[in-house]
Amino acid sequence: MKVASVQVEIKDDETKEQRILRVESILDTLKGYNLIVLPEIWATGYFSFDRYKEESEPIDGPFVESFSAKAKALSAYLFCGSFVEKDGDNFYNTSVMFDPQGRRIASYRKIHLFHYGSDEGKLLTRGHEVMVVDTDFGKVGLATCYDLRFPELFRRQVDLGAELLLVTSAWPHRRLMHWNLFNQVRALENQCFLISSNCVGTTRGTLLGGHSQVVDPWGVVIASGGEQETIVKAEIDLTQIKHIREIFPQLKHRVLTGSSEWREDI
Ligand SMILES: NC(=O)CCC(=O)C(=O)O
Repeated sequence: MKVASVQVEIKDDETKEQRILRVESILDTLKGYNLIVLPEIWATGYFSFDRYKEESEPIDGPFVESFSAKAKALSAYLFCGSFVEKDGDNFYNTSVMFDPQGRRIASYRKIHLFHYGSDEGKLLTRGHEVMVVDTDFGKVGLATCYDLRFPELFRRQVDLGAELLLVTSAWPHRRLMHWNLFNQVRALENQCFLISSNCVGTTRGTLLGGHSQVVDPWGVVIASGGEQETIVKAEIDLTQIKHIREIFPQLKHRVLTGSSEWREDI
């Protein structure tokens, strides 16, 4: 299975429309890929909080429509990253997954909004639904950036059958060490493949970290971007998940120490 993560550069002097056109032409080079992943709020720019409300769209708006058409044209699964979704009086950080026919098969509203040097928590409403979606190649868990810090979200996805974890992000360079660790650890502890897409560039004074990754279920980074706009490409074999879970059945050895069922005396 051929996968690609598009590491988009965010520039303050580029409009949403210009960036969408640019990314669409990058996607046009990815014919033959089975799954493509894009970053978090890349069209508006994650740190352009003043543009969030004016550039928000409903889930059936032009942003989502255009990537539905792109998934169909490429005949690929496309996780088109997130955008600012408007639903009534509320705004969400919503990511969307399309199948190769261009059907919207899942949308995920970021559960853990980011509050540190970010207006996200003030402007947006958090999501409440853990998202695992069925695809032709297995079940896929969807997550967004700061979610990476919360292992229980990913473990819940695994409990729901996820074997492949997709993470759309706008993670700053100053915490790159955390980013690299979390990418590897979330894949390793859950014995899943993980594909992340991060942004690069400097936006509103923040340098974004890049280093989008494809990590295998043994925690090995099999492909990674640097700090420039690029496409991280890899070929992955999902049968590796079953194999690793068989030879090293760590997920079967869980003891529910965090649950009310846990008792110290047994
Ligand atoms: N966009 C984000 O959620 C940023 C998260 C981040 O920078 C961090 O967790 O550190």
